[in-house]
Amino acid sequence: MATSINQHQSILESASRFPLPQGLRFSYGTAGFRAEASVLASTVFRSGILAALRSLKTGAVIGLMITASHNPVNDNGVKIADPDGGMLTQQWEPFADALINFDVSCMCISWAIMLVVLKFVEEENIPLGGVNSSAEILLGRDTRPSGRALVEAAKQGISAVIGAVAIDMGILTTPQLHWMVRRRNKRMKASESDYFEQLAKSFRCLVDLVPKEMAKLVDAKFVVDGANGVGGEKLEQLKGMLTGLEVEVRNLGRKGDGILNENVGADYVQKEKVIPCGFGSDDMGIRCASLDGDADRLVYFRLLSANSRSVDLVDGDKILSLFAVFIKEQLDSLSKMTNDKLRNRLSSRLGVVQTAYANGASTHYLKQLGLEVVFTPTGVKYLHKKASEYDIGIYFEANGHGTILFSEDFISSLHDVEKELASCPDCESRNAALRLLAVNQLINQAVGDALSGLLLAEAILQYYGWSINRWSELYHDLPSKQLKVKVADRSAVVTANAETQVVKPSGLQELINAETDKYSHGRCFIRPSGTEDIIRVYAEASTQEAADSLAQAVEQHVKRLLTEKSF
Ligand SMILES: CC(=O)N[C@H]1[C@@H](OP(=O)(O)O)O[C@H](CO)[C@@H](O)[C@@H]1O
Ligand SMILES: [Mg+2]
Repeated sequence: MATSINQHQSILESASRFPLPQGLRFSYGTAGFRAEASVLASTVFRSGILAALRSLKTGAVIGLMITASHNPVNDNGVKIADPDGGMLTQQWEPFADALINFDVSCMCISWAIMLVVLKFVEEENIPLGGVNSSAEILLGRDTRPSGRALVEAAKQGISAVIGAVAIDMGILTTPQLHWMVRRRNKRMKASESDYFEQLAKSFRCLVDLVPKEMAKLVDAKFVVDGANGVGGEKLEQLKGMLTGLEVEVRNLGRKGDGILNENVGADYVQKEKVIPCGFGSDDMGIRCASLDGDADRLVYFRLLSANSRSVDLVDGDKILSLFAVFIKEQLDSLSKMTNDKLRNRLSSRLGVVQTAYANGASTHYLKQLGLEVVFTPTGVKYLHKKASEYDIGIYFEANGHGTILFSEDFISSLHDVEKELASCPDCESRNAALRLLAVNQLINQAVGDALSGLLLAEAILQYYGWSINRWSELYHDLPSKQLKVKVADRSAVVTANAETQVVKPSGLQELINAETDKYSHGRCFIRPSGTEDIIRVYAEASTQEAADSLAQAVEQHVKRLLTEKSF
């Protein structure tokens, strides 16, 4: 083993400064470690070590983001971005859990953490302590007040690994950090202004390809709820660079505004189906959107009536449907090219990825369009991986997290085709190629990104000349209900088949089936949350009353079985 005595001492000394809070266990979960911020210093410190090891192992830049997304402001969290800008490889999650949970409350146990690290370093053949080993980690944080101290803890974890360097990028949206990591590893310009420029330029390109008579049909006024978080401020910066879009941003999180995620933001609007704070009857008829606390989720909405807070929600499923319709139309234009050689070069597989939370009506709609729809468990890490198996993979969670992935082969063929068609400036196939190339530039290839998603949705609405009402009419959601059940141990529930079937506790799935069979168009599943200490219940049926009552009936079974401890 190449690790030096200095390296041992460095980790030992700093590890002892970050004792693990007694009696707590952390799990990498759906999207990294999350908890009440005051108990996270040790977790973030050790995540710094983890990120440095990952950078040593891959020889590439790694990202470390301090955020708890849509969770309350007092929570925080940490997640790691891999060299391609995606989530940390799932193969490293067991090591992450082992490292973060190892108790080092006294110095002799500090040695134990060294052993965890050293064993893993040996298994993974990581050049720790090597003469030429160097590691680079980009750090970002959202606007949570606890973020500043946690970034310091991460820096100490990183610098405990000899040769590792932390670069603090300050306050960023989560997708900005993922984008920067990806670009750095491709040796491309990766600053925040590069990010804004790329978004503004590709948006401009899409808008320039919109027939003018269509763009005129779309109401210019558009209001965005920034969740009192980082996304609103970043959109304020970006909007000055945009042409062809008039956007007003509310809930920026400035002094006098409300609290991060409190009755605002994409998660609130999607789950409660009501307008966020800062919106009211004056917004009747206006196209509105909501970002979540770290701006990796986006939902649209419109007020249903001037005297109620209820909204017509345009969720991730409908954003996905808008993107899918548009992409399919561009591919159809390209498939009409008369040149066989060019057409064959572009043969492409388009896939759509959803989770069990996707509204059944959206899946039905997408399948009717002739699209291939597949399902994965909840969590972007699963959806992203699946989508990357296609030439064009579109994925979205119902909550508004999603993006479009293009394979490098497809993009390179598209460039060739576009060049060949250059002599035909007005032909529809060339415009389709240009549009797809612009979408590839605009939409974040690393992770779902509310800002780039919002610009793409706006460009497509202009292209079709659609109002939000017209968009919402693509299909009608089946009524649904989501409930959270507090339980002592969420790990008591184990699921299979993309989380649609309960395996443990035994007998629970049969009870869910029996309840579901009572309702027309009934569908119901439960799963343990990966971000909160709860079991989630999802139910769908042909009326809202039926969906509510199915969810409540299943909630009762979950409560009874999980408190009986009979499994
Ligand atoms: C029903 C729901 O919205 N679940 C969310 C939520 O995960 P849970 O594991 O359900 O807590 O947070 C994840 C991270 O943001 C997101 O990927 C996921 O879709
Ligand atoms: Mg988020």
